[in-house]
Amino acid sequence: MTAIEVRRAASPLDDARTSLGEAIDILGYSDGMRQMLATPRREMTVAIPLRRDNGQVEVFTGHRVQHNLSRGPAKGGLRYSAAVDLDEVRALAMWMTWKCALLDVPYGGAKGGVAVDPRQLTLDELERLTRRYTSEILPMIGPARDIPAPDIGTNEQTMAWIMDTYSTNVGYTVPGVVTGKPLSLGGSRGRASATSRGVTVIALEALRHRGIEPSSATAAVQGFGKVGRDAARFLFEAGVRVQAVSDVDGAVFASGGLDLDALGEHVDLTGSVVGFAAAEPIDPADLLELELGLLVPAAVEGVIHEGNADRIRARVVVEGANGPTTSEADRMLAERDVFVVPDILANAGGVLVSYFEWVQGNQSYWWSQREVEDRLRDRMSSAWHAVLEGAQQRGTSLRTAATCIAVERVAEAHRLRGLYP
Ligand SMILES: NC(=O)C1=CN([C@@H]2O[C@H](COP(=O)(O)OP(=O)(O)OC[C@H]3O[C@@H](n4cnc5c(N)ncnc54)[C@H](OP(=O)(O)O)[C@@H]3O)[C@@H](O)[C@H]2O)C=CC1
Ligand SMILES: O=C(O)CCC(=O)C(=O)O
Repeated sequence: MTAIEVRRAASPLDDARTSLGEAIDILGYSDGMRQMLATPRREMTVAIPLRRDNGQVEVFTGHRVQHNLSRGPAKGGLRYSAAVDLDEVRALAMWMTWKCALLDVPYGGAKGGVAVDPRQLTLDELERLTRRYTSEILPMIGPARDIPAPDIGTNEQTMAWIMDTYSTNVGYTVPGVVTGKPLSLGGSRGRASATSRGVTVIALEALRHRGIEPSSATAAVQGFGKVGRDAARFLFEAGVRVQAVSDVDGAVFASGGLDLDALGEHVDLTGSVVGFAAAEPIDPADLLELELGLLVPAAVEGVIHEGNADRIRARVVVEGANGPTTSEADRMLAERDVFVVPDILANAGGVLVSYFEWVQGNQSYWWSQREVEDRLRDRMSSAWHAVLEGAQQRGTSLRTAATCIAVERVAEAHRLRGLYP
């Protein structure tokens, strides 16, 4: 059993379509436009035969979905997780479309996934799997077509293998085919921590908006991976008392605040937050229900659902993960005045700096860490204010306001291009 309970009646794709439907009802678009925006443009499902180190062959299933291409090349991460399926990838691709449009980066939305638990493979096996997946989806990707990046279970090394496999096939080095690359291969300063920085910018805005000073706030972060770990650290640096964090194996709690440096060292040594001596172990499900200023779900979809939404006691929820709150839970939280900042705004710092990486690569001119972080902060803050204003003007949740802004931009691109009358 996974440590974090994911219980849901609907799928992430249902949730994604519900949010889109609510935005379209407000915008008053036709059924044709509704169908067009709900439907992925291109999908590819591939079989990935992998020779394991012991010589046996196992076949894995991978997907790449391009949800929308009206504003530019498709963009979105690649996920390695046993839970990956086509509908999940479709939902994640749709959210990428809205996220890119909301931040006004010139991309459409895409996502990829392989149904594999990367922890069960050796590094050599992961490399072979990645190269074969890349070869299979090669016709879909490219710096002007579709640009993968890291997501759950993938990292800079995965991007380097994709870049190399693509480049070997076309006959020259193409750094722009992926973002989230190692710095030495044309990655951007600040990309590795960009999603977490963006989450923190938005979390601090949201806390202040709700009248909570960060220096007196408490927080919990679910997920201690690429997003959760740095988000916890940046929140701590901003004065927030981070009381609890979790990973797939368990959760730890310290009422006076976790020593995140010591916890980081423990995780580097052991691979998990479990067993950290300077905190008490708690049930990961209880982390979500702590009385807090701020809850940051930064793991997987569907963790706040109709079965636990009425027990969430955080005043502000900032979605570091994609789709952590189901549509039903969203409604229940709104009724209880829990302030939810949606994924397409809260975690957009990652794709924003991916865009900066692509821009720097196109110019072969590199920005300093400071430049990247300043631009990230500016664009995240502007998006926050636009969404907040939209929500106030329309009298909607932040999620609906954010989706409306994004959908309007995508629909306008369709109209101007003449793809839709
Ligand atoms: N990386 C990025 O730039 C971006 C990521 N996101 C989203 O943020 C979320 C986290 O991504 P990221 O940090 O990159 O992924 P990582 O793989 O780096 O970390 C994921 C974390 O979540 C935990 N986790 C994974 N699966 C489960 C599960 N089934 N139940 C409970 N916990 C689980 C992992 O535990 P363990 O360490 O024990 O495996 C780990 O702590 C995802 O929703 C992703 O789509 C959004 C925008 C950008
Ligand atoms: O950096 C990117 O291109 C995509 C990041 C991502 O997958 C996401 O925002 O969910």
